Amino acid sequence: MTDPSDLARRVREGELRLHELDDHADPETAATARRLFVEGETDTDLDTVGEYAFAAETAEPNIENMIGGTQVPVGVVGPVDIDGGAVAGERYLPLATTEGALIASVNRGCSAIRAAGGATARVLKNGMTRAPVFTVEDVGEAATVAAWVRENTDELAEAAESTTSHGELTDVTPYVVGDSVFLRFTYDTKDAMGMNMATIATEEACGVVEDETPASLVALSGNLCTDKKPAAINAVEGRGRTVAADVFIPHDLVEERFKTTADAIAEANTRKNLVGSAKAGSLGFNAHAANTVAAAFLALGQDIAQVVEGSNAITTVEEREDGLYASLTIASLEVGTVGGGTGLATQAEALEVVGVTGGGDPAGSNADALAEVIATAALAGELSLLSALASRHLSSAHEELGR
Ligand SMILES: CC(C)(COP(=O)([O-])OP(=O)([O-])OC[C@H]1O[C@@H](n2cnc3c(N)ncnc32)[C@H](O)[C@@H]1OP(=O)([O-])[O-])[C@@H](O)C(=O)NCCC(=O)NCCSC(=O)C[C@@](C)(O)CC(=O)[O-]
Ligand SMILES: NC(=O)C1=CN([C@@H]2O[C@H](COP(=O)(O)OP(=O)(O)OC[C@H]3O[C@@H](n4cnc5c(N)ncnc54)[C@H](OP(=O)(O)O)[C@@H]3O)[C@@H](O)[C@H]2O)C=CC1
Repeated sequence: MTDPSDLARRVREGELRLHELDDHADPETAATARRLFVEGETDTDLDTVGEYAFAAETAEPNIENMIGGTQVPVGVVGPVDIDGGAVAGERYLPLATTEGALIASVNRGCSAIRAAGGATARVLKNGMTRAPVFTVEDVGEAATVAAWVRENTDELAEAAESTTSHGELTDVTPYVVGDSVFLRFTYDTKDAMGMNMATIATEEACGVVEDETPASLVALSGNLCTDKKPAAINAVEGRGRTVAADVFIPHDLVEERFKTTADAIAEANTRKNLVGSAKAGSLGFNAHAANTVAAAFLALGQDIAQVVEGSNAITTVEEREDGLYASLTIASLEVGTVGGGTGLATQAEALEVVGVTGGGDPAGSNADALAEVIATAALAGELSLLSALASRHLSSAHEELGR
């Protein structure tokens, strides 16, 4: 077996580069050698980073220059009853976080939803986007390209879909800014989050655009997609799954579980999530949807950077005659149950807990179900935090559980 200390020495002496170690050893040995090298260079001890439970070779599609694993504590919330389009019945949801009080809060919301008879959830729209930018001579030529694209979507779909057995091109919308033409391609990526799939498919379609029009590709992603940046287009048009969850909770249950009233929760929501967010120019009219989305993404092998889009959510709360109605609509929740980090051991186990392992039948139904479960848990978190604010329990909760 190759000696990791010897490999680390060869890197130190400039004979090998860190990323070349995979060509000289199996992935686990290469990771050990890198760790030894980094420990020597930075005078640190990486023993804990080296204690990871997944097989190093399974992480090969997910990481370069691997030195080990980071561990984040995982908790669980639920069960929560969901009457969904793709999910029916009780589900548990593993959440990974370092924020004390978060799991307790989401769990409290789940327990209230369960006691109230469950939540309703639906995926309302589904489409992963990639928007390349092309250069043209002037706005006249830009209009010609845009018109050609509108009339030849079928030809673009044929090219795009030649690269995937699952993805379907559902729309191409042109946007013109002077001599730049952006084409926002939208795909049904089924159970995959779909960013690799959409990117590869779009590159193929761009070849057709360049062959058939005067447009010249500048960048395969022109930021009108929009991936991993705050953007109104995602909040309005959606990206990934647009998913909503709602619940009705009778007054006695609101008071028992949340120690406040429907009226006080509704007022906190209006003044904080609606008026406060409007004044702040926020895209997210919610309290902390990103908390549940991030913790679920971490536990379930999703792309963490897409929490940016997952925070595009609006919470509504109203007092009705017999109780409280609340809803959460997330415009752009980008989730998958195949690909990305879903195959890593701990993430795959967590997906099993939710009951959404691998491809669904029909394809896409597992990712729909995952979106509905996350939206319901995020609604639970909204209700619990709004209640804590309304009952002035937020800082005491974090004193007790978060420090
Ligand atoms: C902490 C609670 C839940 C106590 O709330 P409580 O009502 O005193 O709790 P309880 O002991 O009566 O238990 C009620 C239920 O809560 C759950 N629960 C209770 N404790 C636990 C626990 N240890 N582990 C797991 N679950 C727990 C559990 O479901 C339990 O029901 P049961 O199962 O017993 O029938 C409440 O005060 C609370 O939710 N506070 C809000 C905390 C919160 O939401 N923090 C989120 C992060 S804030 C942030 O990051 C964003 C922010 C605030 O900056 C965004 C913004 O600007 O708004
Ligand atoms: N390339 C980029 O610009 C970006 C990439 N990423 C990364 O992309 C990765 C996610 O991309 P993604 O395309 O989801 O995943 P993968 O690249 O891992 O590809 C998933 C593949 O799984 C196959 N597949 C099998 N069963 C199914 C099913 N039921 N439904 C859908 N597909 C199925 C599909 O193959 P087939 O297509 O042959 O049918 C699909 O392309 C993440 O690691 C993320 O971090 C994130 C942002 C940007």
